[in-house]
Amino acid sequence: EDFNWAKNDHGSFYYGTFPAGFSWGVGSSAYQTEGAWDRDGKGMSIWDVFSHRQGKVQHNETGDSSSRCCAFPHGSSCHIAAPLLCFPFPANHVNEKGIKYYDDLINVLLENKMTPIVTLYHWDLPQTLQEKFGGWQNISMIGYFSDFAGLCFERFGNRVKHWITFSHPWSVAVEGYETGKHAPGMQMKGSGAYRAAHHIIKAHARVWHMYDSQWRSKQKGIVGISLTADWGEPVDILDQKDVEAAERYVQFSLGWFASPIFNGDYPQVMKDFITKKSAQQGLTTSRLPTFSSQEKSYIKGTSDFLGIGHFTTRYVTQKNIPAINSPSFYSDRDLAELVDPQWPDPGSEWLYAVPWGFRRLLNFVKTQYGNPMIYVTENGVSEKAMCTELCDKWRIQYYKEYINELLKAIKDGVNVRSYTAWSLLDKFEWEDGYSERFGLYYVDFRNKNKPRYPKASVQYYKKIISSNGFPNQREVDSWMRKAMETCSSSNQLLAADPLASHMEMVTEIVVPTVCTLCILLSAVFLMFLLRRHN
Ligand SMILES: CCCCCCCCCCCCC/C=C/[C@@H](O)[C@@H](N)CO[C@@H]1O[C@H](CO)[C@H](O)[C@H](O)[C@H]1O
Repeated sequence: EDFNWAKNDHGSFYYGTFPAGFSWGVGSSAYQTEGAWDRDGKGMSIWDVFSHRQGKVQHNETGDSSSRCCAFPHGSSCHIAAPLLCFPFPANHVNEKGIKYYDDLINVLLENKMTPIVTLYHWDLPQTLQEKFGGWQNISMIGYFSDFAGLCFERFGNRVKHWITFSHPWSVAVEGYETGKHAPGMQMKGSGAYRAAHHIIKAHARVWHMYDSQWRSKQKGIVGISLTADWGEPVDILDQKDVEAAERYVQFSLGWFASPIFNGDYPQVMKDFITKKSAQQGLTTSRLPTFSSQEKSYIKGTSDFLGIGHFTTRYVTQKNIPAINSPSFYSDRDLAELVDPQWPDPGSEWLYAVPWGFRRLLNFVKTQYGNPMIYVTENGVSEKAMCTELCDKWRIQYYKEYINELLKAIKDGVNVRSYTAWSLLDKFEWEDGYSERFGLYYVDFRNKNKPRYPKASVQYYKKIISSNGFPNQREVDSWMRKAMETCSSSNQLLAADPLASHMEMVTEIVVPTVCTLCILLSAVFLMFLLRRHN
């Protein structure tokens, strides 16, 4: 039975548990957490170069040191850094130190009874491929990406059975090649994003086919793609124009990638709108590239599961945006985004907590793409860096309500198999640097050892996992109380951290300096005594 939008009661909490065998995890990505940007033979990525340019990231922060110093910064869902593994250009050279790093990581996860879900591309393209070919603007990326994927399947595929080709390709395309807010910082408005996405979709399909024909029978794994999307809710549900605008909002993000992969072509509404807007500019062909019929059938059906990342929702209304002289991805959509001022917005300026949007998005996936197997790959909330509060009640609220909407979606019949909280640790947040914290663990970036402190939300999340959901109100209420009790002792540890850093300086710098001085003075004094004696 189809989800009834009109009957969706936003308010009520659903007590119940997830299906047996449902998987729970935590995630993080390579560039955001690993650091060590110039160690262990790692090559430069587009994010290394971009973040070192003045004015690209808040406070000119970089991912240089991040968290890789003391223990693996990854959870069960980890994202591999291509520039650490190989140098695709000019000759395919494999960096064995990089291979060992991920070998060890995968082994640690397995030893701790965690199933690694490995993403091949979370935005850190080798810089050489950007410089030489223009990165994802160039069709040659398909071959380079599939060589890289082949290397990963060959070296790690005996242990990794869940592969994600791309994480959030919308962001790669739009923020990398349209607005230029992300690496490589290109502003090719109205065409760059569409071209990048076209090559990414083809690269995904190529890798899926390679796995299917060369590795699947031996390794018995599965390959999917992870798409991050907001839900778009019509401002006026009774206004057909708003309803269509809201659907366009979702089609121009999720549908752009999901529709070719599950249905065999770009969403009709994207084709119609971009063709219309291109004609208004006087172009004879659409700025949206087209797939040939062979390509359509090659791409269709190339995801064994669909990864869904989701953080927030927008209200959407129809708005004509004439853009004859300045075409852009945004003006192609003819819509305006709004938010409800009542929605909580704890951290990132784009992230409002709207749990019911999650259930709607998941039901949209079910009806549009034939109810595919879904892995929720990213869901979480940030706080501003200045808050060093480990008793993060608002994050608990966010997780509790979003996971509850996920449970409701499963009751609606959506085929969701796993949930990954985003993210394990506080980390580098792209153009926002370290100013926003998404972690279940607080990281003290001031300290060179990057110590981690559990937030209350991690205690709460553990309870959800161990109960496989929300068994009953009395028990669930007790989790919040317990989480808030334990976080106050972690808060005290964190408060003592400046002292720890100070002590570290005393032991590492002051003590050796004083000792050296003492030895020197003793030597001088001894010489003086000897001379007097003679
Ligand atoms: C009327 C609207 C009012 C809002 C005004 C805010 C305007 C800000 C501009 C928004 C730009 C788009 C931002 C999009 C963000 C997300 O799609 C994206 N960050 C999700 O990607 C994942 O994010 C995680 C947390 O940031 C994580 O870092 C991960 O690596 C990303 O994959």
